[in-house]
Amino acid sequence: METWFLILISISITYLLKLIIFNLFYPPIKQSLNLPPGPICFPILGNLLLFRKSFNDLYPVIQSLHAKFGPIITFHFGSRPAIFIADRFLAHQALVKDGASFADRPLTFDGSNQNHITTAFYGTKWRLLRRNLTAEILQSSRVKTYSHARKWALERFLNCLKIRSKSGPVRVLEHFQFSMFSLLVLMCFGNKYDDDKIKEIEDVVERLLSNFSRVMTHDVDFNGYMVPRNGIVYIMNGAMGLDPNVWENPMEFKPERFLSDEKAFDISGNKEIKMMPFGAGRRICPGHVLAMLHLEYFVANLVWNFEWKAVDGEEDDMEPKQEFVMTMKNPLRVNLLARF
Ligand code: HEM
Repeated sequence: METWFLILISISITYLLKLIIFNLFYPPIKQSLNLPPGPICFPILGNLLLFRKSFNDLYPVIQSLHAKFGPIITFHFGSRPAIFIADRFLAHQALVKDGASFADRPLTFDGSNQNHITTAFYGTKWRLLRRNLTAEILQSSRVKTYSHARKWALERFLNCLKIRSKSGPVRVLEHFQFSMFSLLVLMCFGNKYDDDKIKEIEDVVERLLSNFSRVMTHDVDFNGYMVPRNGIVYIMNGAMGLDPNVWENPMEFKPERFLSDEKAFDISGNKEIKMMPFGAGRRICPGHVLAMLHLEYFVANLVWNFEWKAVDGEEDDMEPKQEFVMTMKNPLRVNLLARF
């Protein structure tokens, strides 16, 4: 038999098996349900053409659908509805008030959910992993003992910026994210890993973090609609911080807005959501306190160690891009001059 024919048959069988297994876990949902509004769904195919796009490509499409249909919309991936929520009150209702219904994660493609806290189903294993992380690794007295790791990660970060800054303008934020992962790896595994191993683990962490969607374990009446069992729910983190009733000119780069009223702003979103860089509710980022500490420490050192100059002709561009958190589509580049 021709090789190409065998390859074709193998691909088709793999695809069919995947479809059968997927449908066993997530049986098709009845179209007659009162789902949130959205574009017309073609039976079976759903919005499959869009499904082939990455989440980044989909983001502007979803934004325009929100403008047309409102803050909660349905989008069909095959026979399965995905619900997108882009309103801070609805996000609070889902993640905090009705937190238990919206706390599960979808099955990953390789089925390895239970091995990682980020992807674990909402249940005993997740609780255990989460308790271990918060009570062991992130416990405040333990965190103090990581000061050597913080120093190491900072030095690594500053050295990297010093080298990069010699050959032109630098995108500081991208390096910051990298240094955050190094710190995390170091806290978990100590200094025994070399740079290559750290990079490998960082890549895995990054891939894991890119899946923060939720899956419904049962039907929920939500804001006059039905969010069905097995539906996937995406909370549009970036959209949360853009309410002009909370933030004056939300698209303007105005860091001083965080100086006033600092105490009234609760980043955990427990009482209300004004922005949610760390998520909210039961699956809120368990590292958010450490991350905030780390951020302050790093930013202070960036200001201390470098003289910053804007690149001639380049301006702040606040156009967003959805990654595992919302980032700038065109990150600001700066010329850095090392002081020491
Ligand atoms: C600036 C730094 C960070 C940002 C912006 C960030 C953001 C987030 C976000 C948005 C989520 C999803 C929450 C949700 O599903 O609602 C998350 C989850 C998570 N983060 Fe972070 N994070 C940061 C740093 C860290 C650090 C330092 C750690 C560990 C020490 C960490 C560990 C985790 C874990 C384990 C989860 C999954 C929690 C779960 O599913 O139960 N993150 N993070």
